[in-house]
Amino acid sequence: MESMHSSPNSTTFPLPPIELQTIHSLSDTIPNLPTLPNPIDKSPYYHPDPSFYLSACDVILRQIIFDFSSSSSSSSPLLAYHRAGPRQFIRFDSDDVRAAIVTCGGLCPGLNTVIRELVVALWDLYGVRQIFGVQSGYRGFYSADMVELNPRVVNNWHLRGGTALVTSRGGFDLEKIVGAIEKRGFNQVYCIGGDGTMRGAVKIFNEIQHRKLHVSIIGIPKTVDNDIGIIDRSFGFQTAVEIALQAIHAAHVEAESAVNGVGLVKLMGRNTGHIALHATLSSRDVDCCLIPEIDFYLEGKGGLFEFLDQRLKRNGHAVLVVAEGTGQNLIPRTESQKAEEDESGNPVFLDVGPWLKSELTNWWKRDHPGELFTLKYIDPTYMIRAVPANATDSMYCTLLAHSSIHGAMAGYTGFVSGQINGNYAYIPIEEVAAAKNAVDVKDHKWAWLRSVTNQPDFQQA
Ligand SMILES: Nc1ncnc2c1ncn2[C@@H]1O[C@H](COP(=O)(O)OP(=O)(O)OP(=O)(O)O)[C@@H](O)[C@H]1O
Ligand SMILES: O=P(O)(O)OC[C@H]1O[C@](O)(CO)[C@@H](O)[C@@H]1O
Ligand SMILES: [Mg+2]
Repeated sequence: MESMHSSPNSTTFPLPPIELQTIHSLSDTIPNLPTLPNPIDKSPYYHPDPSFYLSACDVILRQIIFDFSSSSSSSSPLLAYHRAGPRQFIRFDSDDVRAAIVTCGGLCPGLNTVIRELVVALWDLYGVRQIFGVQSGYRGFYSADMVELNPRVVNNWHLRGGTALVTSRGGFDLEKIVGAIEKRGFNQVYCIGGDGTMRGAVKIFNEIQHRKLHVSIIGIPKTVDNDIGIIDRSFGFQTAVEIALQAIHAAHVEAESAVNGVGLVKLMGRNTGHIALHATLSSRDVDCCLIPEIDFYLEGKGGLFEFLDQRLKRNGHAVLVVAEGTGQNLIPRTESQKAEEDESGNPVFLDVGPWLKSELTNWWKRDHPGELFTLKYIDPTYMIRAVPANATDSMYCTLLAHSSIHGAMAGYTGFVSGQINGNYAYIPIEEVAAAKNAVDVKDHKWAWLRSVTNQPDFQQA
């Protein structure tokens, strides 16, 4: 075992102060909550000793990389979050728990796994018997029948993509939703969704607090785009990248097998280019990756056409990957298109794929008349998110579900379970709702991508 004593060559530095991001407890607003032993005490599988349980003093630091030479970094506090996991005492009697699970927003690999694991762990670990699925997203609280869930019902759900509870966008009516929660006697509400869902969950949480209801609101972050901040990544993201790679591979094969062949792949990513970035880095066959965080241009020095011209001369083929939210400022749009939004209020983007395909085709005809050119456009769209989770994401889904239940049973509310630096944490839900996660085009990963593709930086327009 490694010694905890300092080696003769080590140097000691003081840590900056640590600022704990406390989460809300039901006991903040509800007096006289019971304090009960955790039923895991009696689980034949766990045999917990006291060290098995986590306390409010167990924390995770968000920032784990330090520069001790910088005096400024030592003055700003380090953010810490409560570690997720079972607590020795819980604040709900299992017989009294009425749990509701809702999925909102777009699909993401692993949604059904999270639902399944919530049901199975509530049932098996905590003995909860009243578990309900809210159908069709937030609107389902007030406009659809609830479906009663138990381990038998959800048994095979992890094998299916999508959400067996059905999802939707829009339909967020706070009064009706909280009214339904109250009327149906739900006291644990698990909201699985992306940034929009988390913003909705904050409003539900605030209203529940305002009404002093004995209800825990728990967020489980889901986003195929990986656009939620603070957490390491969302479940389903790696699965989506894996499927995206298949499209890139096909584009590469097509491009390589044609004279002046170009493979163009459009990947999901409304405001962020994480899927495109990760798929490009994994593939190594991509010549240029275009993401919403970078404004690119077509014509002139340092532009896409010039770059592609060079690549085709050198290699005879090229592969381009473009994230769907890219280049929205370049694509001509009508007045009515400018105002288009989906039911949740997200802007509806113009389709960058066909636009880029047409621009490339016209450029070639104009600049290389009579020369052969083959452009194959692949848009896997929903294929990358309508699949079950891969092995890594599947385990992640289980740990998120378990973390969420442990937190709820311990009486925490208004929190999100998420992975921070490889560990599981409880994060205040309002913080997650406000945090974004854009690709940092100044960091090492983007530099790495540029060193792999050698693409232009598009800075000279
Ligand atoms: N600011 C908000 N306040 C209340 N509810 C919101 C808000 N933004 C979004 N919602 C609701 O949250 C739900 C999901 O939102 P949205 O469609 O934006 O998807 P999402 O959760 O962001 O997931 P994704 O973007 O990954 O598909 C919808 O029912 C929407 O009405
Ligand atoms: O499911 P919809 O409404 O077609 O929306 C598609 C959007 O959902 C996402 O998959 C996740 O937000 C985005 O990548 C994509 O822009
Ligand atoms: Mg969203």
